[in-house]
Amino acid sequence: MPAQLLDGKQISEQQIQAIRSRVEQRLAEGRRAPALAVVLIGDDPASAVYVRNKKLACERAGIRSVSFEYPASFSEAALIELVQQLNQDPEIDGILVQLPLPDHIDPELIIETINPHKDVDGFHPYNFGRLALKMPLLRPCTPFGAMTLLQHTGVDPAGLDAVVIGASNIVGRPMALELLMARATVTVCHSKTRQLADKVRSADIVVAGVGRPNFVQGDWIKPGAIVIDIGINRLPNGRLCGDVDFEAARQVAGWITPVPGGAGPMTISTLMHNTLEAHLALYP
Ligand SMILES: Nc1nc2c(c(=O)[nH]1)N[C@@H](CN(C=O)c1ccc(C(=O)N[C@@H](CCC(=O)O)C(=O)O)cc1)CN2
Ligand SMILES: [Mg+2]
Repeated sequence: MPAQLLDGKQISEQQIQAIRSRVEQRLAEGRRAPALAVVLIGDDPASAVYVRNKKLACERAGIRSVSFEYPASFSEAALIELVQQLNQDPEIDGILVQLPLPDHIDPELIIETINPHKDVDGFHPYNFGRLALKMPLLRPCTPFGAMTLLQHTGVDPAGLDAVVIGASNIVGRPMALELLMARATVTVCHSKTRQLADKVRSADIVVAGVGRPNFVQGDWIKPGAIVIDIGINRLPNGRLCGDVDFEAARQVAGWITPVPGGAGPMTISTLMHNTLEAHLALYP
């Protein structure tokens, strides 16, 4: 029997509608809407799409978005000043600086400048450290969204073997911390990992985030496994595909996310969730 689909589009829409209800309830009590500052530097076309989708999600969630868009020539010093102003602004609850930044801007420096309580991406070392210590506050959106998908399977990760492919700061590392917090036994694989296929074959949960189209083969998947594909790769024909060979893997897996329509939309609805959380923490 082919795998059940983890429909990120539908689940993210449910999440956004739940946020909207909460926001409307607060508005009825005379409070202001949560507000997200959306910062985009440069003209990377994929970033422009993601930022547009984030602003549209804000509209659907009842969150006010405030846009700051500058050309690639915008200086690092000017960006630091902008972030510092947003940190001080009592009308702003969350600050999102879209990545990647142009080469002359140090992303770590910018992330560390964001007030951790407004760091709705969960990338600041303060938030990352809290996740590592099982005291999460604002959690990186893609892995947190993947955990929401996992929750929708009804399967408790405790004691299961999870393999995370990719060790990036945005996806693989925080994903491993999320799964560890859920008490899975976690193996993190990366470009130096040996016998990768064997490691994946032993996994009850596979999370792939390497950015290589159809990299994970169907015969690497353990029958019944939960497969969460975080890769978003654009093929020469313009179509999107994930890191997992979807058609082959879905014949074996128990649950699988599609690309598009899986982890991607969850990243955006989780950003809405984090923005509401940041707002509630600042204005209970
Ligand atoms: N500041 C951040 N920068 C980046 C993040 C992030 O979480 N914060 N993650 C990625 C990009 N990203 C969000 O910014 C993101 C990528 C993809 C999707 C998505 O919904 N993808 C769709 C397909 C969209 C398309 O047609 O291209 C899908 O998978 O269905 C959302 C968010 C790097 N930068
Ligand atoms: Mg750079």
